Amino acid sequence: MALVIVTGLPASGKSTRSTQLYNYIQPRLGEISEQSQGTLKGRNLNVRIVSEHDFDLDRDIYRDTRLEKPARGAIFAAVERYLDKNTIVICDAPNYIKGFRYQLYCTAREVGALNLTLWTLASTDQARQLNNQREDGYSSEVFDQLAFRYEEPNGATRWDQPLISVLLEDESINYTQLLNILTTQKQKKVNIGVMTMPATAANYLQVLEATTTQVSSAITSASADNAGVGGSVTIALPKDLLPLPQKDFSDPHRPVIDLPLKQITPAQMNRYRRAFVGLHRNDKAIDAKSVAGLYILFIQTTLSA
Ligand SMILES: Nc1ncnc2c1ncn2[C@@H]1O[C@H](COP(=O)(O)OP(=O)(O)OP(=O)(O)O)[C@@H](O)[C@H]1O
Repeated sequence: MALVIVTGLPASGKSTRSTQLYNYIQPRLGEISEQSQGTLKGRNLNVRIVSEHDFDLDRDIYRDTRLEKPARGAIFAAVERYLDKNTIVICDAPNYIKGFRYQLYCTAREVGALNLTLWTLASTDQARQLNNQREDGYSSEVFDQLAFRYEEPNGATRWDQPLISVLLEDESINYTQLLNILTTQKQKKVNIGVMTMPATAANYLQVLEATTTQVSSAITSASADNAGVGGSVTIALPKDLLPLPQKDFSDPHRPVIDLPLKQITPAQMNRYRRAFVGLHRNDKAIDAKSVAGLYILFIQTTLSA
């Protein structure tokens, strides 16, 4: 039904706000289902929190990005497990990596769930102070690392929208507004652009690598040709990648991308490519055309972030 991605600095109040939100929503679900004139009518609605604290993680995992990965995997799997058309999932975790929030957003879209980002906004000094005041907080070294690595949400990117910020000093959240967004906004249609396909193709990784390399070089050369100009440019893709299957392109035979004024360097493009491949390496059987379209959409979203 809906996914609330809570994000914020360490000790910025994510668990506190998640619990408050849960306590507000939970007793109202029956009434919402009874009084709804729309698709929620008569449904058995649920809300649940998926918290990183459910997994008894040592705060020191954030000392080493390799140790964090399985933790993120566990959180992601739990969100995937509980998110369905009747359930609001509140994901109470650092969610500090842009790419991870994007993955969560993709999962929500796959099941037609609404996505909402709740940013617990505190200054680093405020959060550090709260962290130091609790007995089981992060060590100051881990706190500093996490604060340094934090990738703030951006309301202009698709995966952070709608973005609701709540200040530490706010007495309470505007729960009514949040619940309205979660229950009355139209659910997004499942979009092929963010759908993952069943795992079957044995050569998927090669397809992923080869296709993203082809598209990268087409975008890099379009950017070089338009250096200092930017704007909407058609990407010259090899014929076998066309037409793109995603509905996001007005002409699937001539995909257009909005380029920045400044030329995209091959090194920059390679960073985007690696990030995309990392995000999609487990999707398995997406065919080359779908990969190409998805990748262009990813680049477009990243460039406009
Ligand atoms: N709005 C607030 N005003 C004052 N103190 C707060 C507020 N919100 C949370 N706290 C306190 O700050 C500390 C951290 O809160 P909380 O555990 O909710 O943060 P968190 O972001 O979930 O932390 P973590 O990063 O460890 O998951 C707790 O001691 C809590 O009581």
